[in-house]
Amino acid sequence: MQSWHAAYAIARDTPAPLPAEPTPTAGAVGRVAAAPARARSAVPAFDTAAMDGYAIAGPGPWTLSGRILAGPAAGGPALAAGTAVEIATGAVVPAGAEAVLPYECAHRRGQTVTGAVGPRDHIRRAGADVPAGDLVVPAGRVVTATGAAAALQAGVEQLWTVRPPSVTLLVTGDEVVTAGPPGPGQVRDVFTGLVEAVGSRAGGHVRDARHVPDRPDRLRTCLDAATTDVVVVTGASSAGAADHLHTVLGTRDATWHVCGVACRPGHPQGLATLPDGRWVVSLPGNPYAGLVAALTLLEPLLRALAGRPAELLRMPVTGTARLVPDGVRIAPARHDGTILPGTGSGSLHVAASADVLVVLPSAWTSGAEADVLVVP
Ligand SMILES: Nc1nc2c(c(=O)[nH]1)N[C@H]1C(S)=C(S)[C@@H](COP(=O)(O)OP(=O)(O)OC[C@H]3O[C@@H](n4cnc5c(N)ncnc54)[C@H](O)[C@@H]3O)O[C@H]1N2
Ligand code: MOO
Repeated sequence: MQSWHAAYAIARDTPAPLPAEPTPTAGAVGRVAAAPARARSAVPAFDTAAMDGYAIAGPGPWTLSGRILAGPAAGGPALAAGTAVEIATGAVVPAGAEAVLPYECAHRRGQTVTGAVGPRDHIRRAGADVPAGDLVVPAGRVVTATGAAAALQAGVEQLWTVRPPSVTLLVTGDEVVTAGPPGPGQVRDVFTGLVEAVGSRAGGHVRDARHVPDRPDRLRTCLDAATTDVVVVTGASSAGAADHLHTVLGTRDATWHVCGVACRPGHPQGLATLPDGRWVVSLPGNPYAGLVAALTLLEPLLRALAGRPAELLRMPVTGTARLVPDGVRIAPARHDGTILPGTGSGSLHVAASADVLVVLPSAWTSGAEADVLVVP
């Protein structure tokens, strides 16, 4: 039996990030960059007009000599002093142009343009925003949609990213139904959606989810067949006649890193590895206990495999809770740290109105700080 903080730290610190792989930049959103990426082209890549108007050279008035729209590779022949060319925002500015005179600041009569050039030349010079070779994606950061777009703008079409961990979810229990309302003696599965939500926010993805009857041979077959980085087993964690996970893992020479956690609820949770390196996370079947375990072991494990840092938040917590003498109480609370009363481990009802779960040590008193887990 580990302390809660030790269990969390083991799940966060034991796994190494999965190997890096080349990833099309647009598909890298949500992954962690495994290597820095530098601008392959400058931004802007060429001197470009920042306004619709006239590119001018030398002092006015200017004689108009044509029109340049965005798209063509070159801005036409070099502008001689005293000439102008009509130009669109985003078009390549011709050599010799000193400024773009916006339509609003220009007057045109026939082929003659007059007007006053202001303090700004309205030309975006090549490399003014990002010179070629500048760092555009630092290593170790989650690639955001904006970050990917900025990298594409700088000509970076491929990033090296940490491969996201894949998960197989095995929902055990003869009494559990995974679709539709339960019949007499049955319960509706709560874990599939929860594990998917925790998995995706940690940077992983559930590749396969299946229901497994309470038979050790079926659990062993499903465990052996799982080819994902992580296998999550719900239920079957405890001591009952239908709880086979520990026996099955014993037959597969699993190594337990966490086997029981000193917390209420959720004490039967565990984390093991199989000899081939796959991780197994055991979530207790009671729904609130299983949620606690998903945030204690599964989320930090997946974050570590995905290369994402996992930092526990802390905040002052107020209210009352039934503290645990030799462990922590994990209680639902609002975002301001107010504990919500009345949680049993069999229901998610109170957790559903909570924003966070607070981790209360045995010596906690109202107003003291506690670690915080975010409810998915
Ligand atoms: N003799 C002991 N009995 C129990 C202990 C113990 O230490 N000694 N621990 C209790 C605690 S605490 C928990 S938590 C549970 C853990 O049980 P299991 O992980 O073995 O899960 P089950 O027995 O299969 O189910 C428990 C409970 O949860 C319901 N359940 C299961 N799966 C789901 C699901 N996918 N969706 C919704 N509900 C589910 C199941 O119907 C049971 O009501 O063991 C205690 N017993
Ligand atoms: O994990 Mo059990 O409460 O602690 O239901």
